[in-house]
Amino acid sequence: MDFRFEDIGPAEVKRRISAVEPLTESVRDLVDAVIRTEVDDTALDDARRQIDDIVARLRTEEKPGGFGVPFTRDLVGMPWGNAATGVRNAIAPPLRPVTHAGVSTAEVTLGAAYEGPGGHVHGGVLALLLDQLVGECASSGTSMPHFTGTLTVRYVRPTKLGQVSLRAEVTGTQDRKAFVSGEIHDSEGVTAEVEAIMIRPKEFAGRDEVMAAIAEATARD
Ligand SMILES: CCCCCCCCCCCC(=O)SCCNC(=O)CCNC(=O)[C@H](O)C(C)(C)COP(=O)(O)OP(=O)(O)OC[C@H]1O[C@@H](n2cnc3c(N)ncnc32)[C@H](O)[C@@H]1OP(=O)(O)O
Repeated sequence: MDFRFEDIGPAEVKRRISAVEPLTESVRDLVDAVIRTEVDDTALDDARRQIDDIVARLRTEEKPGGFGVPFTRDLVGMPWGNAATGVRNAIAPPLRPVTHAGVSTAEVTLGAAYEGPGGHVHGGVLALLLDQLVGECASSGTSMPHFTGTLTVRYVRPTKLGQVSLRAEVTGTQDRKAFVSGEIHDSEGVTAEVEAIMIRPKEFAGRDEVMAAIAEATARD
């Protein structure tokens, strides 16, 4: 697992997010524009050249592999490359889950980049979002990371592109397992339901073990 520790606090986290998030949003807009544009071939080729230049500039300094999940000194995770939520990831819709009294919710707009059947959301994207939401729901209850053991999605009817709402709730626990139910709604009701078994890996028995895993990974870097 790629953990590492950065000795920073909330103000520095906020600064870093505000520095990179506008770029992520612009790239997300770019992805949408490439799908929907009707400009001619010359304009497409010109856009490609300009984008290649920008990519080359960004790659002059880059880390190997993925972004990982660095932790602040307060043990706040920064999963900024996460495929569903990452503030550096233009592929992420992004999902912004909120958990209150054991219930996790999120609202997200799924545009052209998330299309599967014409005009509708790809089933894999719905599974991705539900997976993240049930993970955050299970993890926030104990403040310990829970990974997906089994995720069962029932696609009730096609989900139209546009705004959707997600909800998840822990329905039971057994040792390191949390059983989580959830659903996705569009403006006409439920479109997909999920049942998940989320498991806290045995190496994460408590906060001390998580700190030890982060310290060990940081020492290896
Ligand atoms: C605040 C922080 C925020 C952090 C917010 C974090 C949000 C994360 C959201 C993203 C979620 C993901 O996508 S996570 C990525 C996708 N998932 C993964 O990559 C997981 C890969 N699999 C694994 O790492 C492992 O197999 C685990 C951790 C799932 C289980 O390993 P383990 O811990 O060694 O489990 P083990 O001792 O064998 O079994 C423990 C119990 O669980 C059961 N069990 C084992 N595997 C499974 C399974 N796949 N499905 C169902 N049940 C299972 C066993 O029967 C046993 O039940 P009994 O005999 O005790 O009854």
